[in-house]
Amino acid sequence: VESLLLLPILLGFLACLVGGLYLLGVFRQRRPGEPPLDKGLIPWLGHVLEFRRNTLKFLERMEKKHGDIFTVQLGGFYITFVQDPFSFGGFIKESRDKLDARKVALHLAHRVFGYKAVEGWHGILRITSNKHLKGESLQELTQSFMSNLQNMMLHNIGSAAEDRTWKEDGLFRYSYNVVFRAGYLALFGNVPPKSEQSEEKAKEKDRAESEALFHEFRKYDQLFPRLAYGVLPPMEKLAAERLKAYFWDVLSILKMKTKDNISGWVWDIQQGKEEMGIDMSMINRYMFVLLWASQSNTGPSSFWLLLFLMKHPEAMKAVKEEVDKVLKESGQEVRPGGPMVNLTREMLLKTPILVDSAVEENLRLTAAPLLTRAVIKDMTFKMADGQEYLLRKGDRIAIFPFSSVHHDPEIHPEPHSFKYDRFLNPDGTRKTDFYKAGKKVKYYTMPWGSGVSMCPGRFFATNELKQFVFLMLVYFELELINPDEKIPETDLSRYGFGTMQPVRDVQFRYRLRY
Ligand code: HEM
Repeated sequence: VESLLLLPILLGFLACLVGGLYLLGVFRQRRPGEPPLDKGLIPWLGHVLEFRRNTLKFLERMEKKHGDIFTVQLGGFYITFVQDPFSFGGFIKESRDKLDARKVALHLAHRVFGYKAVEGWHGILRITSNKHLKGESLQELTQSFMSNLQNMMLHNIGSAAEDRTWKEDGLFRYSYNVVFRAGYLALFGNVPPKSEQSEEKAKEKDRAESEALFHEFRKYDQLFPRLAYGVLPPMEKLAAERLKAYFWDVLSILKMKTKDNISGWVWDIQQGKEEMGIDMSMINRYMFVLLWASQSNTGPSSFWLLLFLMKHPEAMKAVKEEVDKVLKESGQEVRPGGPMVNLTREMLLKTPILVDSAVEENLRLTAAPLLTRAVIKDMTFKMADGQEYLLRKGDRIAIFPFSSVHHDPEIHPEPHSFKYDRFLNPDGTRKTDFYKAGKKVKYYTMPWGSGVSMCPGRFFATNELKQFVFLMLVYFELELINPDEKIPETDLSRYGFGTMQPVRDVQFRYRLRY
């Protein structure tokens, strides 16, 4: 009788075990027509540890083993990677009912920012970004970034000719700090001068508030990769929760409505969401998503750009000449005690070496986003060579252009070197012809992603980088404390999240040029 009683328990246990193993992906097999499957040795986790340790190396290893397309198991997901840039079209252009970018973005936004979207939220982002982050209307934001940037850069410098003492700082800390604060103020608004206060007092408040915000932002920034992978230890998880609450409060609608000069972009998104009847606390959370999207890449990118220029004297010389020429042609000059430089959008359009080449080359070397789509229904994926592969509903598909394009020596010879004129034709126009195996490559650099989820801030971000470098070069003399210091390695745990960061800072000094 006893063994009869035990039987259902045993069967139940077995069913749970088999169900568990099924959920862990132990029984998944490659079906005919599917890409090569590599589950890795650890159930459910699969290759995630190696992937996190060094995404670039892992994908190179998989490509050698399996070829241009393969499916790997990563922390409960089966992700198919396409490594052949000629086949990216099928990924980028596929309709949303088959491959969906938003589902993946929302999963991350919820895990990392505690933000839950409602139907229609993305429409607001798209419309508002088209209206405020492009073309003519970018003028306003560019102007606002410019004045905030000068407030951050020049306030502690002095203006008399005799006050040309060197100031020393970490180049990463300095660039990220200055660009973050100016970008934040340009988008989220300034402290308004009170009637009895001078404008200088309001500027001082802007500096103090943005400094505090940057300090907290960097703490979150450092937790970010592990937060996104869901592997933060409890103490740090708690710290992340506290930081989130801090940002939701500082960026809350109530606080923001006391500001002057809020950008049209942030204002319209906020209004649009309020009109949709979205809960206030959720809008506050979304403001942190926007702060993150707009500020986490540009600061690190400006650091790399300035460092590459400082480490490559021929590039620095070419860029400096261009900057001085554009300034001269605008009828302006930098003088001790003179007016601040007014760098307009038109001036920024006249810098082919700076924009079309040095900036693009900088992003090729340091922007490493992982572009992922959810597979919404069973479908066929066609490679450029005509080969077709079956993809399963519920899986994901991804491309990592940093490995498959940015570092392909056939597309970009000597891919690890910074060549400021890589994206420049001999006649000074922008170079767009790049080849692999004798065929023209359409997607030859992809720092902004592509298709429906392509970065809507790319024009503004490019302007920010240009304005930062432009002002640094017209106002200051710059030197590395140790000119022989090597360019630092990048922190590999950030692969997949946008612009890479250095493992250590590089000391530099600067002083007024005139
Ligand atoms: C160097 C600076 C920047 C880099 C390298 C960068 C890169 C990217 C990348 C790779 C994506 C995801 C694309 C995808 O998944 O297909 C993205 C998304 C986004 N970026 Fe940027 N970005 C930068 C600056 C900015 C700035 C300045 C803003 C705002 C003013 C901004 C706003 C956004 C937003 C809102 C999204 C989400 C788009 C969506 O969900 O449709 N970014 N960015």
